[in-house]
Amino acid sequence: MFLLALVILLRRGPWPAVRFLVKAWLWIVGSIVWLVLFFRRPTAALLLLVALLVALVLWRLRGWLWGQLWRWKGDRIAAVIPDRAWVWVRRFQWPQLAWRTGLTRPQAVGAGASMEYLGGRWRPIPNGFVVVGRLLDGQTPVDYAKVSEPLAESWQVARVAVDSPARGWVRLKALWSDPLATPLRAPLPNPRPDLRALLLGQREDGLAWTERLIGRHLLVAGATGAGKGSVQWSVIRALAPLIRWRVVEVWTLDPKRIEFASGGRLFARYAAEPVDMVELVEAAAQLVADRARRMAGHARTHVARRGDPFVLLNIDELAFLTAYLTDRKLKDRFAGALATVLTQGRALGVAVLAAVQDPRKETVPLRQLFTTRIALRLDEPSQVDLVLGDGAADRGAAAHLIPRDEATGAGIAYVITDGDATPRRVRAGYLSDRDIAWTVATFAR
Ligand SMILES: Nc1ncnc2c1ncn2[C@@H]1O[C@H](COP(=O)(O)OP(=O)(O)OP(=O)(O)O)[C@@H](O)[C@H]1O
Repeated sequence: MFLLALVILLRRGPWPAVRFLVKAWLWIVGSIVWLVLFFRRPTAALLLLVALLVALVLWRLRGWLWGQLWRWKGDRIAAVIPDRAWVWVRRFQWPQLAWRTGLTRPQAVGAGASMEYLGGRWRPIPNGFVVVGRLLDGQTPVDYAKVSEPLAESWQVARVAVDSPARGWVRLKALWSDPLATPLRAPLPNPRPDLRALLLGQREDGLAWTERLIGRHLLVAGATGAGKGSVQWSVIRALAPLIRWRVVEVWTLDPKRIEFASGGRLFARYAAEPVDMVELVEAAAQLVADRARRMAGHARTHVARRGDPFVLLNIDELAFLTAYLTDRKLKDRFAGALATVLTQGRALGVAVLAAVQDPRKETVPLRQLFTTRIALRLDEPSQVDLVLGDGAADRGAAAHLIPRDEATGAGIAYVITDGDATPRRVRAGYLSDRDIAWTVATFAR
C-alpha cells in the first residue's frame, strides 16, 4: 500500500497520495470492524453490507437519478425550490454534467476507472452563482469557456462567463438573467469627462463600462445593424463637454453620410468625399508630425488643452477607404497617413476610432495597432478571432452568438484591451436621434 502511495506521490503529487492513503485505511479499518460484527451478529452484518452497497450505487448514479426525477416532475420541483437552493441542485448534478461536457479527467493511479471533476467553492451571488476551483491537471480555463454554452443550457441560466482569477484556477459565473438583455439609454455625459475613463455603457457585472482614450486606438467591428454607430456616438457624447471647452476635437470621416451628418457642429472637421477624407487623415498625420517635432526633448506625452487639443479621428466604415476605393493613388495616400497616425499618434494626443463591418486583413491592414478592440455581433467565430485575437472566441468572446434581434442584441459587444486577454462583455448606451440632437444643441461650438 505504501509503495503504491509512493508511486502516486511521484506521479500525481501529495494530495492524491494522501487521499489514497486515507481511503485505503478506511477500507482496512472498515473491513476489520465488519468482520468482527459478522462473527458476532451475522444477520446484522449482511444487512449493513447490502445497505452500504445500495448507498454506493445510488451515489454513483446520482446525476442520472436526478435527471430522471427532473424529467418526471421537473416543473413541480422548479416551483418549490428557491433560487438559492438551485445552486445546491446544480452542484449535485455537477459530476454528471462535467463528465458529459468532457471536463472530467481519469482519477489518480490505482483508483480504477473513476473520474475527477472540478471541485471548488460554489456560492450564490446577486443574480446567479459562482464556482471557483483549481483546474485539474492538463486543463486550462479555455476548456471551460469552450463549453460555456452547453453549461448555460444545462443549468438553465442566461449565461455562463468563464475567467481565471489566478494561474491554475478557473471561475464560472452563472447568471439567472442577462443584465444586458434590455437596451440601455446612453448615459448623460459626465460634466468633467476623464479621457482615461470615458463612460460608454454598462458591463455584464452591472458596473459602468468605461474606456480609456489617451494612448489608445479603438477598433469597432460588427455586422450591419450590430450597433457600431451607438459605440461611436457613445464615445462622442462622453467627450461632448470637452468638445465645448475646446480641449478635444473630433474629426469625422463619414463615407455613408448617414450616421454622422446630424452631428455637424460637434465635429471640428468633417469629410464625406473620398478626396476630402484622405486629406483629413493626411492633416491628422501632419499634426502628429508637427507635435512630434515640437515635443521632442521637452515632453513624452501630449497634454490636451485649449489651443492644443486632443484629436479623435472618427472613421466610419474604414473598409471604404482601405479596400473599396477604386482610385489606387488615393488608397495609398490614405494607408500611408493612417499608418503614421496609428504608429505615432498615441503619445501625441491623436487617437483613432474606426468602425468596420468586415474585419478581414485587407480591410483592416494595421489591426495590431488598435489597442482596444470591440467586437459587436459578427457572423462567424473566425471573424471574432480576427478582431479580438486568436482564440478569443474559445476564451468566451461569443460575438457570433449575439442575437440578431435589435432589442436584445444591438450594442452588445466583447472588448479586449492590449495586455488583458480576458474578453469583457458590455452593452453600449443607445442614442436616439433626439439624444443626438440634444447633444449637438447643448455642446456644439
Ligand atoms: N446600444 C444599442 N442598444 C439598443 N439598440 C441599439 C443599440 N445600438 C443600435 N441599436 C439598434 O440597432 C439599429 C442599428 O444600429 P446602428 O445603425 O448603430 O448599427 P450599425 O452597426 O452602425 O449598422 P450599419 O453598419 O448598417 O451602419 C439601430 O437603429 C437601433 O435600433
